[in-house]
Amino acid sequence: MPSPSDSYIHIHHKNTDLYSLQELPESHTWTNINDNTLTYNNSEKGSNVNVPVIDLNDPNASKLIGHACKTWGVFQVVNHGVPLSLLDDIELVGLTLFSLPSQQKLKAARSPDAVSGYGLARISSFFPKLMWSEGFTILGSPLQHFRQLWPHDYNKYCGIVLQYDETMKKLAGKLMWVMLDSLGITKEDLKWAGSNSQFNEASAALQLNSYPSCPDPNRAMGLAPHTDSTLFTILYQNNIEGLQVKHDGSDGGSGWVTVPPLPGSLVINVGDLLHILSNGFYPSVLHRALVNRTRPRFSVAYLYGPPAHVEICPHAKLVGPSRPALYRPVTWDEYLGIKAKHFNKALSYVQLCAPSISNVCLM
Ligand SMILES: C=C1C[C@]23C[C@@]1(O)CC[C@H]2[C@@]12CCC[C@@](C)(C(=O)O1)[C@H]2[C@@H]3C(=O)O
Ligand SMILES: O=C(O)CCC(=O)C(=O)O
Ligand SMILES: [Fe+2]
Repeated sequence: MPSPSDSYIHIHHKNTDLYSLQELPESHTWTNINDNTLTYNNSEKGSNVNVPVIDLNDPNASKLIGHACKTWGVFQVVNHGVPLSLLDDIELVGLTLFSLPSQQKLKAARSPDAVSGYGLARISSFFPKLMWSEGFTILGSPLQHFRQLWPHDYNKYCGIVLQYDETMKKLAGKLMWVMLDSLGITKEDLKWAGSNSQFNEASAALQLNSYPSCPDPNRAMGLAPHTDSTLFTILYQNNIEGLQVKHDGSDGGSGWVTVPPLPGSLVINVGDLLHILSNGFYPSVLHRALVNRTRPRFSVAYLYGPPAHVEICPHAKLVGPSRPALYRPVTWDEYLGIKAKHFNKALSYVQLCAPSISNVCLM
């Protein structure tokens, strides 16, 4: 996997062993978590409050995906072709990793200037309270860190990560074309997909997330609200609820909607770079993860982006007199730097014009 560099401010590892705490410490106590949750379902006033589930083999997949990206910024896919055994395998890597003793995990701690390794959510520096989770980021080969974690078994776990990465890369390339097709962009319109149009040079990172069961889940936050800086993210979640997306309902209301874990499905969420490429037609989705009292939760995010040298900008086909380019060109690397500094305001730092008042430039 090629590597976008990253300059997220490093939080010193506080080494709080979340697995052993009987009470929620003040340092992890959040307020107002359950405000603003959209709880009504299909039979009630909001008729469309379920995240779309799309069969990738459906002949209408492109249209359905386009509609989901526009109205939700997120959807789940089934019939994606990823073997369930591989999802089990990557979950096993995560569970084995996170159940190691703290001292062992800290041997593979993410160092201040690095992207890869074990640690707290890197967005922690933007919040006054800590999150009820731990993570492990893999950029490039996991070999060095896995050797530190498992001096005898590292080969087995490296093999699974490699296979997961290869499989996700293929699926991501396929999804990328379906999404582009839904925007009216063809293979001739996009040079950086490479000579065989397979996005061979695309960049990606893998993020393993662990959310231990929590003594006071209504006042704890697994992963705070954020958008991903990716083109899109492919997320596998185990069968425990926790992921929520912010959604504007058709009745004008807006709130958090749970993305229910469906066996074997994968969640695809639009990231900031697709938001830019689509000139705002496919908005990146704000999402967060909650925790619960009894069941540990686990997820793996495949964070997919363009090759390092490629500047992403609104595609010419989506720009016109009535809709000028809303964002300036930016590489993933540069955008990660902006995100590291400005977090959820990053998009507005590359914005050229206000979306609704099309001719008035802001910056
Ligand atoms: C490529 C990357 C995207 C990411 C920052 C990173 O360098 C590696 C981890 C990614 C992740 C995963 C959890 C949420 C997120 C916002 C974060 O803090 O780290 C994303 C970053 C991102 O998409 O901006
Ligand atoms: O655990 C989840 O459901 C969300 C994880 C996530 O948003 C991420 O890794 O970027
Ligand atoms: Fe995310």
